[in-house]
Amino acid sequence: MENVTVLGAGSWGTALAIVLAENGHHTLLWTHREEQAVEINEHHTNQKYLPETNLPNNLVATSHLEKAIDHSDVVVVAVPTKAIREVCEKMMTFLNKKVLFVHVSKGIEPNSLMRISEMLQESLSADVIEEIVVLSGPSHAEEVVLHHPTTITAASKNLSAAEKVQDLFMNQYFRVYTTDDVVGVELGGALKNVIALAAGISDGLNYGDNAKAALITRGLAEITRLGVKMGGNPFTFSGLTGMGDLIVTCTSVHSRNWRAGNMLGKGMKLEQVLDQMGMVVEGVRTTKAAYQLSQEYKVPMPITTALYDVLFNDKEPKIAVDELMIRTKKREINDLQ
Ligand SMILES: NC(=O)C1=CN([C@@H]2O[C@H](COP(=O)(O)OP(=O)(O)OC[C@H]3O[C@@H](n4cnc5c(N)ncnc54)[C@H](O)[C@@H]3O)[C@@H](O)[C@H]2O)C=CC1
Ligand SMILES: O=C(CO)COP(=O)(O)O
Repeated sequence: MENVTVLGAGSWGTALAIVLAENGHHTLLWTHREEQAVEINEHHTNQKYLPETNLPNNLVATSHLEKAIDHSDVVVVAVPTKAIREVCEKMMTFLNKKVLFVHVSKGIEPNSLMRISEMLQESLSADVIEEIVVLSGPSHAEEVVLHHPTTITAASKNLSAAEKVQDLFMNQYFRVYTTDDVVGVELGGALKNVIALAAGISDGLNYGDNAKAALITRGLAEITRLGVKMGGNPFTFSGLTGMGDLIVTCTSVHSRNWRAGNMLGKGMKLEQVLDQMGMVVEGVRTTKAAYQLSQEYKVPMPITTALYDVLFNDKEPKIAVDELMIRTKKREINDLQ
């Protein structure tokens, strides 16, 4: 059994720490909030993020980052994209060993247009990175903690590092595949949140199942178009981390992105929605990044562009949908190339 550290005690960090602890690993969960560490250690609960769940007794939490990192050479980074650099900067003040970093965040940084593994590489020095592995796929924390069957993919340029992560996490209810397509996996995981916001808006407008199927399918077309241009393997986008995650995020009531979109579709303003969520809605910042990427790579991304206008240019959702429907005529499949 291994020592493993998880950074970030939100819903996903906590759910993954539970999987690791249930697999028998000595798991230490870091939170930046002392009172949350006390709650986890004394009551074995995480009321804010997973209110119905009893955490295993062998799962220990700390708010001391240096102690958390000392504990292990495998560190799972499970904080939202916008906190990644801050956490890395803190780690760099004391890190003096090589670590296998597993990241599970789904975002792209606006303006720098970096994927998470690129942000990690930039903010951590090369001599502390043993390897970077991305763990991504259709996996809502709320279902993982119920032991509902879940499949996910570990991606790394170094397949043996991905296999190590596969071995750490895999169990009866949590099945882990491997791939070396880091670019495709990271882009699929981040960009599906954009489409899930749009699907939520469509449901908020009561546009029904035809519209949602259209968003999922045409959303996948534009994700794939950009992803392939950026170097992802086209097949990755129809796999677990592409189509799989797109389906779950566009259709599940657990999805924060879908729920936020739903409120927007019902007429709420973005600031109100984000205040009410109290959890990270990665798709909002990623929409900005995806819009910038579509311009940089000259790849048409009509759904992303429409959502960008809704979120950042105050366009009425209904008008954005109307405009998507009356775009110039296209051929379906040629459009993918
Ligand atoms: N919730 C889920 O089911 C899944 C989430 N993800 C991804 O995992 C990442 C984390 O998401 P969740 O756990 O759901 O978010 P969350 O909103 O439930 O929790 C975020 C956690 O990060 C902490 N945090 C925020 N800013 C911080 C900072 N500056 N320094 C340290 N800690 C900070 C918060 O206190 C909180 O504990 C996101 O990128 C999300 O897309 C991926 C798969 C499933
Ligand atoms: O990535 C996820 C499921 O695979 C979680 O999606 P949400 O952040 O929309 O809840």
